[in-house]
Amino acid sequence: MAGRVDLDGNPIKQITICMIGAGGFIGSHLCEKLLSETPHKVLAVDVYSDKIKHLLEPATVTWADRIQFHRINIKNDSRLEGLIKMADLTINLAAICTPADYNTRPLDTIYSNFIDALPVVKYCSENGKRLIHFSTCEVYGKTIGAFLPEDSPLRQDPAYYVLKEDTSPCIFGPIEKQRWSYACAKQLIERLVYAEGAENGLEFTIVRPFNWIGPRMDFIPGIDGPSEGVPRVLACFSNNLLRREPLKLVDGGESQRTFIYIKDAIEAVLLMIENPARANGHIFNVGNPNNEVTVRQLAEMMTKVYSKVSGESSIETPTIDVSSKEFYGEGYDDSDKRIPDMTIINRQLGWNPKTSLWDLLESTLTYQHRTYAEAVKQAMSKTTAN
Ligand SMILES: NC(=O)c1ccc[n+]([C@@H]2O[C@H](COP(=O)([O-])OP(=O)(O)OC[C@H]3O[C@@H](n4cnc5c(N)ncnc54)[C@H](O)[C@@H]3O)[C@@H](O)[C@H]2O)c1
Ligand SMILES: O=C(O)[C@H]1O[C@H](OP(=O)(O)OP(=O)(O)OC[C@H]2O[C@@H](n3ccc(=O)[nH]c3=O)[C@H](O)[C@@H]2O)[C@H](O)[C@@H](O)[C@@H]1O
Repeated sequence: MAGRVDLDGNPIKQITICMIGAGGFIGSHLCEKLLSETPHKVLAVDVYSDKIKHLLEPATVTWADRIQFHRINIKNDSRLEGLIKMADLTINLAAICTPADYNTRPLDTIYSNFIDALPVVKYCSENGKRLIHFSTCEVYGKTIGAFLPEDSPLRQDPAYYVLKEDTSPCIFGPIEKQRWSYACAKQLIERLVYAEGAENGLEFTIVRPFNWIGPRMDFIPGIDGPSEGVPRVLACFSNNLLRREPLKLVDGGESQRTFIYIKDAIEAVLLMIENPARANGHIFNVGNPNNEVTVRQLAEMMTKVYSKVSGESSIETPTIDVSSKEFYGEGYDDSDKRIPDMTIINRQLGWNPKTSLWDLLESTLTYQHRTYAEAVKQAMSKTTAN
């Protein structure tokens, strides 16, 4: 820990970080990184702690004096401002961020991603505290190319699909497509943070994650989450593989995504934390443009990797097509393609992702199989018994 320097060679001094949403997928990995590799202190704020309990217990862990858990719902808790004032930096990760909720719970989604974030921004601005706010690559919505004729050669022109923080527009579907409640709420909170910076001098960084995946993402329905719950695609497909069911391809799985290993992404966040002069005032894409697949290709790759990891042969029909209406309900819509431009994060932080999609799936599905295979087998034997 001693003698760590930032990108400009300045010594890094210990800070206290108020991390809201620390109990989630990203938060749990960020807490692990901060506690194991830096001297910093963490005030972990969340309504849940099961994904970080290995960092909180036993009380004798070497970093015990550097992490405190505060079970707080930021919607209405007077303790929030005090924690922000105690910290040097606030990182806000709190959100409803599973697409199945956006068109089915649009009000909760809008409140969670915009309204509930308002006091966090206010307290940081009023108290002169730095804020790192987690937005999403979904604020770009659809690519410009998505509106070109199917056979237009311009669809292959990067100008029509590469997503760049300081030039790309935000393109959503119509209001009745309530899927966009989340991305639009995230866009408006970005604009509010940016305006607090412009008008009141708030020192902010906005992060736009591009499909970060890895261990502890969401839940396996019926095991450590509601059996009728619909998590994000990694957990959906892991669940199908664990239960030896066909993977469901929404609208044929033609949408494209770029996936990045959570551990690569956390490196970028640590650089933002420890290089405020280079990160303040910036919006950063954090993704891996080299890991692009269609959802169908992801399903095929996950099936291959899972067979290797589990030693089980894959089933006869590994995938089936389902309509978005059937899978998500009314009001669903989708991003067609998400390629992050890397210019700004390369220039400001010198960061690039490292892990290939195959490798990140191998380590993640090893974790999923080790963590859930037995529990799923028990659950399935019970249901067949009844
Ligand atoms: N994982 C990704 O690839 C990804 C991509 C784009 C954006 N993001 C954004 O990153 C952030 C974290 O995402 P994640 O994948 O870790 O999600 P997550 O759901 O695992 O974590 C969110 C955490 O916030 C907590 N939370 C929500 N509302 C709260 C409230 N009112 N009070 C206290 N805690 C509350 C939840 O309990 C949860 O632990 C979110 O803002 C999300 O929009 C994530
Ligand atoms: O993770 C991100 O970067 C952002 O994007 C995600 O949105 P999306 O990528 O659409 O989330 P998934 O639920 O993982 O879906 C990915 C794709 O897989 C498809 N899918 C999902 C699940 C499934 O079983 N089958 C299937 O075909 C979806 O229709 C979609 O096209 C979520 O909005 C947030 O986590 C975040 O804002």
